[in-house]
Amino acid sequence: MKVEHQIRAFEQLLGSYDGVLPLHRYLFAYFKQNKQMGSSDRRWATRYLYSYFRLGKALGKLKTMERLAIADFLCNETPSLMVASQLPELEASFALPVADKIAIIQKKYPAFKLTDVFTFKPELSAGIDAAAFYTSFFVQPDLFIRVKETHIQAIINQLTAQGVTPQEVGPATLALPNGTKLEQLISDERLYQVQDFSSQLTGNYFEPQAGDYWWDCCAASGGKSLLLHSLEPQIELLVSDVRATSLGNLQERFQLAGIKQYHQKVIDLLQNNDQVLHHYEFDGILVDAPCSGSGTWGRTPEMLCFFENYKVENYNKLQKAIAGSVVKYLKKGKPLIYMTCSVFKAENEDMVDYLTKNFDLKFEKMELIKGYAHKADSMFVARLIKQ
Ligand SMILES: C[S@@+](CC[C@H](N)C(=O)[O-])C[C@H]1O[C@@H](n2cnc3c(N)ncnc32)[C@H](O)[C@@H]1O
Repeated sequence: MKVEHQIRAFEQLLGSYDGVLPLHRYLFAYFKQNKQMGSSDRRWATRYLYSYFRLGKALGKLKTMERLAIADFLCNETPSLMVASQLPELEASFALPVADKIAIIQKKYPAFKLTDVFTFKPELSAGIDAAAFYTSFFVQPDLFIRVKETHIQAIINQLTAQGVTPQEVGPATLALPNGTKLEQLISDERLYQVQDFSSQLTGNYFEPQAGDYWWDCCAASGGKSLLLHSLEPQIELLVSDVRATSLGNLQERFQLAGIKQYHQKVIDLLQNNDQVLHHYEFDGILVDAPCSGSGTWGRTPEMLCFFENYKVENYNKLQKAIAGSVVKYLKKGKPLIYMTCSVFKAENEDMVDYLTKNFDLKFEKMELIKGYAHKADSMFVARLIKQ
């Protein structure tokens, strides 16, 4: 395939994409409409576009194709026509570690700054190694699954027998290359859940007890509820979300996991829900709040180019209203688990500060789970106790 052909496809896509839909959904629809694009065309267009967005705003003054070649060099280990045609002197260095490749680019382009990859104004949460975090954008995160500890060896054997070697990163967690077609490799889909590594680690803060009644009030398709249930199956559970469609997905996942004992409601936490909830008292509440998602942008790097600072403030208002509205349904001495997949202090530590200052909640512990060190998302989790 000629490089001109690849350039045309890339330019058309870049020109038509406006950041409204997540890139993977946009590409899915685009390829469906443009059937003349063969699988190789699609693969290259996808690689180029994702790599391009991973550069964020770095070297913004260069021409698009030169930036694309730099991005493709930084983000991939195998050669491309783009680098061969634009920056042939870099071709021999494709297999080097990312840090070395960055050093090569910095030498060739003194204007290259890591801080231009992630240019957002809100301060990062404490403890984040900014350089390591920015560098992580050049590496595609892994795909993680959570399995029953009793089944982990059987699943490893099944995957290995088919030529895929998973990495065992926890007693119940396997890491696989992104894009692994799990449904074709693991015969029984009841044996695993796709869930990011950091998301799985939030479970260390839940500490449910047998017989407890918990509420997952931003449940979406139930990732945290399934995790909670795997930690303590003897619990009663209320799952709710403002979006009925997500709860539909939750139902399917719960059915697969064999969970039957739960209650489900569509609840908008921005409304007064006393009529529906007045008699409820929970032993634990999970607030996996809507947020910027900045800890997951390694998977959606288009956000480096399309996210706008003001949105953090909007999410913050939502987080305050949502978390604040559920405290009254928590029993004294019991935990509210506040979580985000954000790396911004305003959505994390500042929210803990807000909740402990404005409600009968006492700080117990919190953590920014640094997924960037493990090819995973970054997540924030805090455990606050009702007084
Ligand atoms: C980060 S997601 C939850 C992810 C989920 N807990 C999981 O583990 O996959 C945040 C959820 O909050 C929900 N949400 C947003 N605004 C809400 C509101 N006003 N009331 C209730 N839920 C809301 C969204 O629909 C979204 O599903």
